[in-house]
Amino acid sequence: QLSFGYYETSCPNLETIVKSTILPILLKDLTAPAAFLRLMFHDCQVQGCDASILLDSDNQNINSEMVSSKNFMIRNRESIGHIKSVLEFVCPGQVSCADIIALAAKEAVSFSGGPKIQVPLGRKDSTSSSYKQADMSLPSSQSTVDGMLQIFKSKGMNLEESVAIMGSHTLGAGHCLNIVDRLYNPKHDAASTNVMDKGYEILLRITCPTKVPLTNLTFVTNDITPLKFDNQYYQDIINGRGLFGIDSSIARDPRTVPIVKKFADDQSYFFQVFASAFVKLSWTNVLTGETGQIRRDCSRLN
Ligand code: HEM
Ligand SMILES: [Ca+2]
Ligand SMILES: [Ca+2]
Repeated sequence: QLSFGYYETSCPNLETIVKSTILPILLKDLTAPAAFLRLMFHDCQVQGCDASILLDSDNQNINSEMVSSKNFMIRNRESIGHIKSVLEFVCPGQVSCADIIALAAKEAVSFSGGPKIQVPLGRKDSTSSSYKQADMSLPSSQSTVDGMLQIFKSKGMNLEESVAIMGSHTLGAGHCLNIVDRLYNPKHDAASTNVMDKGYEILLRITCPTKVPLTNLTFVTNDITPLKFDNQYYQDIINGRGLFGIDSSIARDPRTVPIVKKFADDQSYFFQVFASAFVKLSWTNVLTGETGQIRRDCSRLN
């Protein structure tokens, strides 16, 4: 089982060390918080929160999850490795890469102005990974409200928490690859395209002018304050400025609309529900006790 005092004797200063090691990374690259938060989701969603996403392909059994197109633009895996290498000096062989991913994500949220979250620790690292599993388990940008609710229900989240965890899209950006389908195949996404704010639609079409994205470089921010963890995302999606189909859809679905409005009105309530959703996400299918291992190097098995 996970617990709050897990490293009390084996690595008492863990949280302080993670915080001071990640700070220069967050200060140097203002888009890093978004990357750390998405990294946790993409780890936890595939085989559970077990650092499977950090494994590199080898010549034997490991096919990196990064091969999956669903992991397009996942960044900062090597920063987790950097934090790990610092910890290996202080508490060698004690702290799992999976716990570091969760701690990095929570630091990213509070650094950006979001809630201060207490995460329980004690995860072990996986001894395998599969890009096919990543392909199957990670949602696509065309995901529906039903699909989204099903994913988060399986992690023990209620309706409010499911809407709150989508508020992660208050940070960061999306690339044209994930936007063009909405713009140029509207039948895939009729409901949400029809209600898009006209000015916003024009912005998206200017940024992503062709059906096949020309480069991976052009992006649009998830909300209008992409560096700040706030409730702006909910205000934007109510106003027809949701970036992906799923963002627009939760502002239209009768089940989720009242919650979206509540979060748009009351940021501290959003923060409170987000914190509990975050803990549930970070608890997905964790390996504990004798299962799994504590990798010495996050990118390969011991
Ligand atoms: C059904 C659920 C979800 C879908 C369909 C979805 C989809 C996406 C897509 C398509 C992108 C853009 C990737 C790109 O083009 O660069 C993205 C970005 C992002 N997602 Fe999600 N997402 C979902 C849930 C979540 C959750 C649960 C979290 C966090 C707990 C999250 C955090 C983020 C963040 C922070 C970014 C910005 C990343 C960056 O700027 O580097 N998303 N999401
Ligand atoms: Ca995983
Ligand atoms: Ca924001």
